[in-house]
Amino acid sequence: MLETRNLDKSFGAIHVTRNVSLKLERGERRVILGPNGAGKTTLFNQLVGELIPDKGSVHLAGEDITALPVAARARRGLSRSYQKNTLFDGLTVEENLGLAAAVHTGNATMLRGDSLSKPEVREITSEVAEQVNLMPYLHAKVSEVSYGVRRQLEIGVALATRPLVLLMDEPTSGVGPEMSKGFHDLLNNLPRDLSIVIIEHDMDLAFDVADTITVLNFGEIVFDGLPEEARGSSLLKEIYLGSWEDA
Ligand SMILES: Nc1ncnc2c1ncn2[C@@H]1O[C@H](COP(=O)(O)OP(=O)(O)OP(=O)(O)O)[C@@H](O)[C@H]1O
Repeated sequence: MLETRNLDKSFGAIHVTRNVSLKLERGERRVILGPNGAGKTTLFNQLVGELIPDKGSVHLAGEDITALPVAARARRGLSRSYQKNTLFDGLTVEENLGLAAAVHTGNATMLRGDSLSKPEVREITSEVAEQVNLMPYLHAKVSEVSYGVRRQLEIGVALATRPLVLLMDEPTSGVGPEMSKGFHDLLNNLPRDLSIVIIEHDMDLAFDVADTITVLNFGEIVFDGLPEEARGSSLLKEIYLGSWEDA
């Protein structure tokens, strides 16, 4: 579904992505782990199109998308849930979902009410609201909901574009342990044929949700395999020092 071949990226003298080849199958949930500065976000940015690799290529559903900008990748089904806040604070949760669905379905007009009342927009909005447990908050303004609900909405906005692949950069950062646990249930609610790549620092959560794990260290893949194999890897224990033992 999503594949990288020999991706390479440097910032001046800093070599941040080293020969990264990954293959994500349809419906696969892959967690990217790695210490601070390992190059996780830089790799992500190359997947989503915010950075162009120096070498190598990115493929989505068999098409080479390396040269495509972010919006063109999004239209082809690659959607990113942002760590930074990209929501419209003055609008309701429902309107935020609706606007993303309207853009995706080609129904975005100058008149917001017209866009949001289109049947296909309403259908996507309510389906996504169910998937990410936002039904109780639909009519609340984004400025009034909790941080955790905003994070759920960010995932909802990404899903409203009906992606083939969903990329999430630390979806639980800054939320409490309870929300983190709820996030696992939320992932289980998502369509099983949706492929997902998640950057995650919380190893409990990573092992919980991952079908496969990729570990980056100094920009290079040092592990790519099943969570149970990752647990036994002495190299990973070394990279993560004591924290690995707690996972
Ligand atoms: N635009 C840039 N210009 C120069 N150096 C950069 C740039 N972006 C990232 N870097 C450097 O690349 C390296 C990898 O950064 P990156 O943010 O990809 O790591 P990360 O694994 O996501 O880290 P963290 O877990 O702390 O978010 C770091 O040394 C960082 O300082």
